Amino acid sequence: MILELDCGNSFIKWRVIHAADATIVGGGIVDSDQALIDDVRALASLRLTGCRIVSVRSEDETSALCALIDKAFAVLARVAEPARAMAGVHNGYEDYQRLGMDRWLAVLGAFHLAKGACLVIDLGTAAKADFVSASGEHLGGYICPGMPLMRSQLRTHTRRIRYDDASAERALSSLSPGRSTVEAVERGCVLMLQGFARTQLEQARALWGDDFSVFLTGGDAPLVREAAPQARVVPDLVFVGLAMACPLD
Ligand SMILES: Nc1ncnc2c1ncn2[C@@H]1O[C@H](COP(=O)(O)OP(=O)(O)OP(=O)(O)O)[C@@H](O)[C@H]1O
Ligand SMILES: CC(C)(CO)[C@@H](O)C(=O)NCCC(=O)O
Ligand SMILES: [K+]
Repeated sequence: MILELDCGNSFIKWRVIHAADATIVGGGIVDSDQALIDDVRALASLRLTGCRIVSVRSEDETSALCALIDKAFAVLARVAEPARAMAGVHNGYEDYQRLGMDRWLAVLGAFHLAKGACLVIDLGTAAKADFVSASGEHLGGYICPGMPLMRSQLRTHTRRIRYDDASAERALSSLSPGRSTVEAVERGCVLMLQGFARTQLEQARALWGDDFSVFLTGGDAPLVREAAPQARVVPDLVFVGLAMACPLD
């Protein structure tokens, strides 16, 4: 069994797969290293033979997590490293090492699945879009605040925007103009996210006509589903790329 980790800025997504056929044994989302160890340990019949990690955290944080995993499960974690080119995709950044590894792996996964031009939209703490041409040229992309950042900026920098998580969730039952603070903010931020997605689609259409695939991933992907009806929602897109960048055995 292989432990796979996607360490984002706010959460760690994890799953355990069988090494032989990649079937999923278990998985989840946690907000701390210790919660990760506890949840993985709780899996019945756990027998880890390897671990691979993609991280956008600092090197120190990532090494600390690897050490914790070694201690808890006695497996050496393999950390995905930047590359100028891989699996038919050429990194489009001037300095390829600066491209976020979550973006790079999502791009590798998307190009592998699309076998052609593709647009990747990843909606997490940050909202990201990346473009890959049919010949595998990564053209670059965009980074914006995602839903959690937009929300917290409004809460932090205004005095009268205050509401709890439960009312935030209720507010998203519709997107019509808000009649309370929570509705106005939550719906407004969702429309920003949808506007982001629509603009990326326009951009892709300008580049490639109708000849491209769209991939939607990240925790907030469901919020823009209607803005990108043609998109394939692939929650584990980063893991698809991680397996390509860090083959084990
Ligand atoms: N089960 C869940 N646990 C945590 N967040 C979730 C869950 N389902 C949806 N979300 C939403 O997903 C968003 C976080 O997305 P994601 O987990 O992709 O972020 P991240 O990987 O930490 O961020 P980034 O990829 O930008 O570094 C939050 O806005 C949160 O509300
Ligand atoms: C943009 C984030 C924070 C999204 O997780 C990550 O991909 C990252 O840290 N990227 C480095 C900066 C860049 O991609 O240009
Ligand atoms: K991520």
